[in-house]
Amino acid sequence: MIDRSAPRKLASDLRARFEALGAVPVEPPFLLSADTLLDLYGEDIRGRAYVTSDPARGEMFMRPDFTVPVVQMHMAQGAEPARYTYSGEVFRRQEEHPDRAIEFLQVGYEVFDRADPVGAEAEVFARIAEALAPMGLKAVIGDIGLLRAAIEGLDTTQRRKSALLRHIWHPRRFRALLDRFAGRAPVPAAREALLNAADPMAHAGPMIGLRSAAEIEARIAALREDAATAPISEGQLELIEALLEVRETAPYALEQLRDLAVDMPSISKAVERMAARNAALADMGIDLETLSFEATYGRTSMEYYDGFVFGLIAEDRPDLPPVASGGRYDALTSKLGQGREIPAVGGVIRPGLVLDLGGLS
Ligand SMILES: N[C@@H](Cc1c[nH]c[nH+]1)C(=O)O
Repeated sequence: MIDRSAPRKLASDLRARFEALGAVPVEPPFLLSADTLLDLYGEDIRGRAYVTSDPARGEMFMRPDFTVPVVQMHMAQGAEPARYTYSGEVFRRQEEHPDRAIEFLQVGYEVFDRADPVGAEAEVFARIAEALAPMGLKAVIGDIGLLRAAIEGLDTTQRRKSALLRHIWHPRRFRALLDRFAGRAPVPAAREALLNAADPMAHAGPMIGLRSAAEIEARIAALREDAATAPISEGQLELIEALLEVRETAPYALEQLRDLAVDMPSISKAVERMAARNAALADMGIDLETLSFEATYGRTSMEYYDGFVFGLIAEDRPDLPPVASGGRYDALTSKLGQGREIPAVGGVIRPGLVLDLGGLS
């Protein structure tokens, strides 16, 4: 039987710790409306949510995290600035890791504050790292904003940039797209035939799918336009590859990124933001020499992250997910803000994993 009392006790102690630091406790519902919220999670979590239905409310799903319902609550009624904490179960199917828990506790700390975004990032990281300090976990940070800026700066069509931005979360598909856009990978034969056909719909048979003829024609036109687009240059491709390879302590990573920014000016702003963040982290007492920066970090986590990301990891247990993780999710606030938005960053601790690894003392 699952022991719920020990993780619950730890969760409530951690939440009390965040409350003592000024966060307001919140208790979002377990069941969320699929209509308004499910798509915000992106493909991976959306596919792992337990979905059910209610006769009056339509499709509902069990919360796979707290961030989305907390953002919804804040955007509907919260005063600024705000700091929230919560603790409770989240639910995720685990088809790929049947040994992992499908329901587990999270204790979170979320900051909605427009005054000092890098300060808020350092604050969230430090609060969580301090709470887990006795465990000696490895800390890794990353920045989805750098990769986004690098993609935006590519000399190619907006359609290609949007496709790459959408696939940040699927490193293999991202790689395949990049190779195709750079002309390194051949266009698949079936696609080639489709593009060259005088009338691609000629032998298509009756309409049986969900897409209308007009939608299919628009898609073929887009593919043809793409086929006629010049490839992304080798030089730009190599710069993206070099960016993805940055994996160093935070101060060295910053140096490497500054070097890259000379040839890739589109990332300059994000790099200087990282410099300010490193300084803010040092101000919070974080030792930058032992803090790892990985440019690819966070690419397989929550798809709403759009800037700073971090995780605290048990290095000798690569089989386990991070004990704590979080990041910035500014765009999520505007999606739920009905015209309003606010910079926001937060993170969670998983008390169950803390206990599995021997606890906090
Ligand atoms: N909700 C995220 C963690 C997080 C909280 N705030 C920001 N990120 C998760 O479940 O992985």
